[in-house]
Amino acid sequence: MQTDVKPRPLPLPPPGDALRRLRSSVPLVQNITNYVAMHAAANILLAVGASPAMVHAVEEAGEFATLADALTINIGTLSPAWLEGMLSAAAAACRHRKPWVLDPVAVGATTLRREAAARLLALAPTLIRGNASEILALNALSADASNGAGEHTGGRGVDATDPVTAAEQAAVVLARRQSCSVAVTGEIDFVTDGQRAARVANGHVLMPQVTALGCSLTGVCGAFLAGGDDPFEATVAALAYYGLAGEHAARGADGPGSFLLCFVDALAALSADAVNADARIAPGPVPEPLANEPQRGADDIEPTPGAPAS
Ligand SMILES: Nc1ncnc2c1ncn2[C@@H]1O[C@H](COP(=O)(O)OP(=O)(O)O)[C@@H](O)[C@H]1O
Ligand SMILES: Cc1ncsc1CCOP(=O)(O)O
Ligand SMILES: [Mg+2]
Repeated sequence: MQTDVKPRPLPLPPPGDALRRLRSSVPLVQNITNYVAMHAAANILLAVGASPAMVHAVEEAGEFATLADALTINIGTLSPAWLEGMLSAAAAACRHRKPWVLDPVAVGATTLRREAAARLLALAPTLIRGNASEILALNALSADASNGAGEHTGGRGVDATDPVTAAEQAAVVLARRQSCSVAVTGEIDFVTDGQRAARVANGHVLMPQVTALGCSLTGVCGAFLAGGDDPFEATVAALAYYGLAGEHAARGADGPGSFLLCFVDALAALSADAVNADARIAPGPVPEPLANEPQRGADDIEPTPGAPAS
């Protein structure tokens, strides 16, 4: 494991600029996601400004991945047949240097999920996006595969039972071991590429009350990665935009049901300038023992440096 890495220069670029680029390019995003999320994720990607395609059969998933601008793979309703499609698509994305995102839903729960995740990890995801329990479990199985070490944690099915802060160090270790970016989502999201870290405070408590919003976020991260931007910066931008849309949606929602409708509308309505003005992103530090800076908490998060005033 690498331990002598110095953080790269921060602050991060204005996140709304990444949204502007996405909307002008309308990226084609292939999603192999679960039965629960497929419909919501496709509508959410359309609202963001991307072109979603749900293509999973082993007979075509790899071929389609060569056409798509990005691929996302989510193991939420896994089966052996779907796993073959996932492996084929990830291998094609890897060969053709297309960005691809892994969402390790409930990876700690069963042997099928653990074995599938280990095989997918070997195909070099660009980004791993999950909740804290999933990132802890994925890091543990990744460590087991390489040296027999690592802690284990479960989650409660698809839901997190750990706070984001409990998974930050695991995320950094996983990012370094896999040479990728890792996003841990929850009340305050954490993103790292093993050298840099950022926390994103945008979001709303109704978001985890609606199923498939995490899975759909994985699709949105794929859309932000599709243009070839730096994956760490693109992921931070995606999370800030998504969380801010949640804040806007909550103003018009009466509960989880109407929240979903308001959320899709808010994603479509949010301007790049509004994202630049209202993103709450705190760059760094990389957690111990990989750097010795003090931790910053949620109260320290201010608007993104360099963002234009609203
Ligand atoms: N308590 C919370 N407060 C605000 N936003 C949250 C909260 N929990 C989750 N979110 C947001 O909900 C979205 C989905 O994340 P999460 O619920 O962690 O994913 P998953 O559904 O995969 O467990 C993210 O944008 C995240 O920031
Ligand atoms: C309920 C459920 N069961 C299997 S996948 C899934 C959806 C999980 O969605 P999310 O991870 O976005 O909450
Ligand atoms: Mg999830």
